[in-house]
Amino acid sequence: MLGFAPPPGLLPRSPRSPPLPASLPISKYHGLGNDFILATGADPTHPPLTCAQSAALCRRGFGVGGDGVIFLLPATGPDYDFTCVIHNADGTVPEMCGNGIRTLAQYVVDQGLAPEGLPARMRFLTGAGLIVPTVNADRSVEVDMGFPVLAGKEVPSTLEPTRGEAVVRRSVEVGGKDYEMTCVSMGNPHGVVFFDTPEELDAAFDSGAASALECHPSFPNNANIEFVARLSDTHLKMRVFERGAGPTLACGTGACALTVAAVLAGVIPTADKGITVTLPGGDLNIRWEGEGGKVWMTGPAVKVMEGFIETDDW
Ligand SMILES: N[C@@H](CCC[C@H](N)C(=O)O)C(=O)O
Repeated sequence: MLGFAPPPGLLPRSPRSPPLPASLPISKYHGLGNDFILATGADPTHPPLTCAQSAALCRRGFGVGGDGVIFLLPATGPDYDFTCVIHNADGTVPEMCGNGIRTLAQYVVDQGLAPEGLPARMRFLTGAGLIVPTVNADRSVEVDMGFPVLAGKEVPSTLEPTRGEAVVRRSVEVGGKDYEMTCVSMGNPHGVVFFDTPEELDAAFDSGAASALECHPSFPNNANIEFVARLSDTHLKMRVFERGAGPTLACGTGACALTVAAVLAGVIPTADKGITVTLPGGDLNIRWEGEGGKVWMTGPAVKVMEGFIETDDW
């Protein structure tokens, strides 16, 4: 069922897993239109829905609809407050989800699971390791996204490195056209292509090139693909074709990866004071401390509804 390996310890449900609950409370949240079904589970290694159930729930028109399902599970050790498991809309298991982490942090606050008062900081164990969001008093969520991975083979990508171990502007061909690919991992793999103008970006994206690149052989685990245009030294515009979800209105890890890629590729001089990334669903603020440093993301997380599903129906 999985198109790529799940993070260690996070396995699809096996016949010996605990039985599914008959009725499961769920909530729906979005981060700039990147929408998720959120649920709490009691077992840190087995979420309360299978990958196939998540895919059915995400299916628009037939299910609740969403770009993914995110589970808040108990921590497995003293270094974490919670474990976070993500299912993509197609039922695959990604390592990380930036917008999803913001919504999950807001969910923790809304469920009364954080200490009283804001700001509320929490430590999530994800498939990409430790991720630390803080829900601020103004309801924005700032996330310590950790260190980007620049070595191409760790993204992973089979493209030949162009600068040290990094793949920066390496040409990749799809549909008879060449695209200059810069590869960055934020725990999950991203391929970033820069265009001279927003119009060129839109034309290339609408041609289906981003969708073709998502499953290009140079990405053994597939990749999230971001097409980007520079609006100024502190402002980039992007569109994204997400692995396992298709074109979405926003991608938090994508906004982080493309900011790092933009500095590496010389599209902007620095992002150490923070830049604005305009996604189809709105704006994120992304700051990269520079080579060897961390990435920080700030943006909104909005609750849409809560309810119950009868798990037998899914
Ligand atoms: N929307 C996300 C990314 C979700 C995971 C992605 N589809 C993958 O498979 O890596 C984000 O906001 O980061």
